[in-house]
Amino acid sequence: MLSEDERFIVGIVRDFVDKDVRPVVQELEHANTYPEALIERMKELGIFGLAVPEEYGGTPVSTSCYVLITEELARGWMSLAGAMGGHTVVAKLLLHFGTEQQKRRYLPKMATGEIRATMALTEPAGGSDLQAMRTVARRDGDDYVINGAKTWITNSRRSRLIALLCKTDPDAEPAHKGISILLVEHGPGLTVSRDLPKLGYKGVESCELSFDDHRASADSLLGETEGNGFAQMMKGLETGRLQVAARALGVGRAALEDSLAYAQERESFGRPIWQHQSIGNYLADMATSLSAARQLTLHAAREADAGRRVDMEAGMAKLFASETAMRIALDAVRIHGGYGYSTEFDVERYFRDAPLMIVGEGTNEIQRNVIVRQLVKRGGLDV
Ligand SMILES: CC(C)(COP(=O)(O)OP(=O)(O)OC[C@H]1O[C@@H](n2cnc3c(N)ncnc32)[C@H](O)[C@@H]1OP(=O)(O)O)[C@@H](O)C(=O)NCCC(=O)NCCSC(=O)C1=CCCCC1
Repeated sequence: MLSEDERFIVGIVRDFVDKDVRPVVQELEHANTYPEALIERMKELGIFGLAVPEEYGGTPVSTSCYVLITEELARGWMSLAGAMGGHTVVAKLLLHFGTEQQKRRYLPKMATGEIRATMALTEPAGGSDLQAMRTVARRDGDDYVINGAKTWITNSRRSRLIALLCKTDPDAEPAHKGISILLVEHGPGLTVSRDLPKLGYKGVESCELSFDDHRASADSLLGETEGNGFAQMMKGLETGRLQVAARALGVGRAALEDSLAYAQERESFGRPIWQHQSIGNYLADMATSLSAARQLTLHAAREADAGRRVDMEAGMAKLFASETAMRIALDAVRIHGGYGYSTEFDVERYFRDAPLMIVGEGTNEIQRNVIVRQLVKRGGLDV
């Protein structure tokens, strides 16, 4: 249940999307332009401070509200929601696991967006099996010396802060006990080595990072103790996966709204096409599955707000919402016919953006692994 204030904030973001985002999205998308002006406006709206407590200068909202704000942004342009997702995860990591000094150093400037943050997990040789990562940070006096490579890092150049998952003890058994998060900043030995060409998720950069003897001070370790980074990041990914579920809701809703409007104005065989049962059925199924996806996502968000571990719930939400968005985007193309395949319409963008949510923030195959493990551990579904 959202508070009055939270409903107000969601309404403001909806207005921002309708007035400022939708009119320019096609141009930015097809020129693959970083949405600098829109990001500035998002800073003014407090969107980079949604996970930062007031004492650090933020405008904190519940996870349910965060999900609905993300949905609104993604309804306008999925890339915009992507540009703030990792930042929020890093804010939560700092909040839950950071030292007071780390919180004071980063959170106030993250709240305003002056410091943007991203996380770096995936490596060129693999992303699903995180324990097999190869990036290593070795202690050398008061520093860590980092070597390795990361890929698919959102906002690589624009983020001053990178929450880097790496091995501080490569020989640890089990391997996750040797994994830590370092709070890394740009400097000698850290290169943004390549921009990845992508099907969708345009405008926002996704890059490879190369670490060649990059030095980070010992106090860049998140928290006090090495070896906790894997579990910390898994906790952070609960928020990340909810955010991706919400992005899928936004893309799905945009596809449904466009289809509903088009099906009422487009006529064939002497009547609006929604009155043909085949098209009407598509619309009914789109709305039904989208509503189910939203309920699943909000349920997971409420559980997170209650302080519970939600890797299963967030996994279910991300799995179901992303598959739903993919299907809705395809059905929107069918409803729009040739126009759905044209770059002059938004529908083809939804169809290119939806697959990101299937593979990003842990593939849906990985979500199923997480879900079944928790099912066994918890003895089934809580009813
Ligand atoms: C789920 C997973 C496959 C992990 O399984 P394993 O069997 O290796 O690890 P396992 O034995 O499950 O666990 C180890 C310890 O960790 C604790 N823990 C786990 N979850 C949690 C949790 N939720 N909370 C607290 N502790 C947790 C676990 O208890 C265990 O500790 P213990 O031994 O008991 O002391 C994990 O690796 C994963 O998830 N991969 C996908 C990465 C992935 O999602 N990237 C995405 C990066 S983003 C990205 O790529 C893109 C984003 C957008 C653009 C495109 C790309």
